[in-house]
Amino acid sequence: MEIFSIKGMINLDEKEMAKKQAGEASVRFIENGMTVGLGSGSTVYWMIRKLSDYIRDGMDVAAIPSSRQTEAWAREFGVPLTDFSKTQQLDLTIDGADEADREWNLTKGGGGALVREKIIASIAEQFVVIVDESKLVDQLGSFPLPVEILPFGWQATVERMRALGVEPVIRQTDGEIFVSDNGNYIVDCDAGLINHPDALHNRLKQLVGVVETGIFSGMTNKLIVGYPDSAAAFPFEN
Ligand SMILES: O=C(CO)[C@H](O)[C@H](O)COP(=O)(O)O
Repeated sequence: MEIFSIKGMINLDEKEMAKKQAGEASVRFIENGMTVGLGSGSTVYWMIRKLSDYIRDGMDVAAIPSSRQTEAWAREFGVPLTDFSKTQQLDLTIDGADEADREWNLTKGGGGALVREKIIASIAEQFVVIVDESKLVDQLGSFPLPVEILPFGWQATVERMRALGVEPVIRQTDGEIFVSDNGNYIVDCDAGLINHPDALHNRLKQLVGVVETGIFSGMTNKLIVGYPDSAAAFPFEN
């Protein structure tokens, strides 16, 4: 049953309430004057909405969005944008995830924005990850790993991925191959439970045609977990 409506803002289901809690809780880490990376996805949506309240109250920030959708939300809610010609470093990036393991390694890319998300995470002094509690796992791998690949020769790239032992499926929407904001394709890989996220990332990344994988390993500085009526930030602060 579809009971979540971003436009209508009514009848949020429990998962969406947890996303809202996590997204909104993350905004307290944004300080006046910061440059901020804006991730992508529905949890980030709530962060952007909350950030717009702070901006209306006089907070001065400049943000780089990681997707066209995020850029559209930032414009809609009046979050000032900047770009890489003006800054190549960010104070903070806030983003969602599809899975987060006990060591805060992530699977990302469910929305197809993993390359830009990894760029803005990698240049941020602090990478804050916002997830509802359903995203917490012991080991990555239940969510198929998104990998962005070049369209040229994609069938060959997919076969070489398969030879590495993953089960790759080209992402499609309404029967058409999904195209990322970068003009590339996404392959969703069933790799079983992932024992060594770094090693899997390295093996996939060395294939010609692979642009980036959705494994974000060792990047997370803070993890904010949302529950329907609260959020907890880790590491705990006094
Ligand atoms: O990696 C992402 C998009 O590429 C998102 O951060 C991830 O899919 C989580 O999305 P949501 O907050 O909607 O659950």
